[in-house]
Amino acid sequence: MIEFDHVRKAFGDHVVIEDLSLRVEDGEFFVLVGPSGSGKSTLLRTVNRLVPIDGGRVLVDGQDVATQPIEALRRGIGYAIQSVGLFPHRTVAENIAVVPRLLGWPEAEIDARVAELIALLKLDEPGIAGRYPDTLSGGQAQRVGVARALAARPKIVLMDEPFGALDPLTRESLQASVKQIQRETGTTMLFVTHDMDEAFRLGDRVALMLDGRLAQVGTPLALIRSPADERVNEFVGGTRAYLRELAVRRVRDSMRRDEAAEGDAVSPDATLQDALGVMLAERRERLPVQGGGAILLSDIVVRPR
Ligand SMILES: Nc1ncnc2c1ncn2[C@@H]1O[C@H](COP(=O)(O)OP(=O)(O)OP(=O)(O)O)[C@@H](O)[C@H]1O
Repeated sequence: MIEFDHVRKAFGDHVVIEDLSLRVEDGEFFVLVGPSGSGKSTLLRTVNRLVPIDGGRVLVDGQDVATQPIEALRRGIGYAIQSVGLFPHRTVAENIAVVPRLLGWPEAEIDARVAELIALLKLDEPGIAGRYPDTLSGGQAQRVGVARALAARPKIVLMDEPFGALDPLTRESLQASVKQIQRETGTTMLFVTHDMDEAFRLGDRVALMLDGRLAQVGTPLALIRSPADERVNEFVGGTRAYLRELAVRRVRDSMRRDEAAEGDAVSPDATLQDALGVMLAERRERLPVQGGGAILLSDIVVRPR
């Protein structure tokens, strides 16, 4: 659990975070989203004490981070950033192994963990473990950065715009990998992005940050359907909100179990946006769902209330 308790941070006269309180629960995928300069990165960096605070407390598992030895604190928290920051003179395997090695894991265990992460993050190009960072594509380097953050199985992982520089397809694939790993391991994730679609795709809960304050905290659907005020509504998308809603709702919640359809079946876990995409591409108004039932165009485009 990560708890921000009346946190305040200023750089000189510039107050960047003002009296902010928030609790991120164990095992939660929590996304901080907001425009550039709203204070998201600053807030994230107070957790591993890259940014010291001026008031309030930050607690990890009930312990004030200010009272913990800084090295131990940082080794216990995974951290991945957009510019990756891989060590250029170390191989992919050595980069991934940095924290387990600092923690004194036995070599055999480190090797097994590196191999596991290379597979988990789909870094399966032959020989990639022995290559150096400057031979990797941007997407591969970012995957190594994520693998390094996860290597020692930290209970808490911080990610600061980790996919910001990637093309849309690579980005989506990495989002899916990270979401799946987070779910399977029950890691507590605090993730910063300025991309609302990314926030809604990944977050169990999302906090919209504006000018150093939390404008609204809630599930993606709560922000979309019940924006707290006009500014939140504007950021959530106004008329685009409905499209965003399709991207967070699942086939299983809108399908008809007693209907059938012809053709290739969609997964019940697919989003309504995915299903709509297939319908438009294949000019069909109903699709079968894996395991039985069907999803109908009319149930997607009529907004349920
Ligand atoms: N070390 C620093 N010294 C002075 N001002 C800083 C420092 N770090 C951040 N700031 C200022 O604090 C404000 C918030 O920055 P922060 O990086 O937290 O925003 P952000 O929401 O993460 O934005 P972005 O998405 O652009 O990174 C900005 O006005 C920034 O200029």
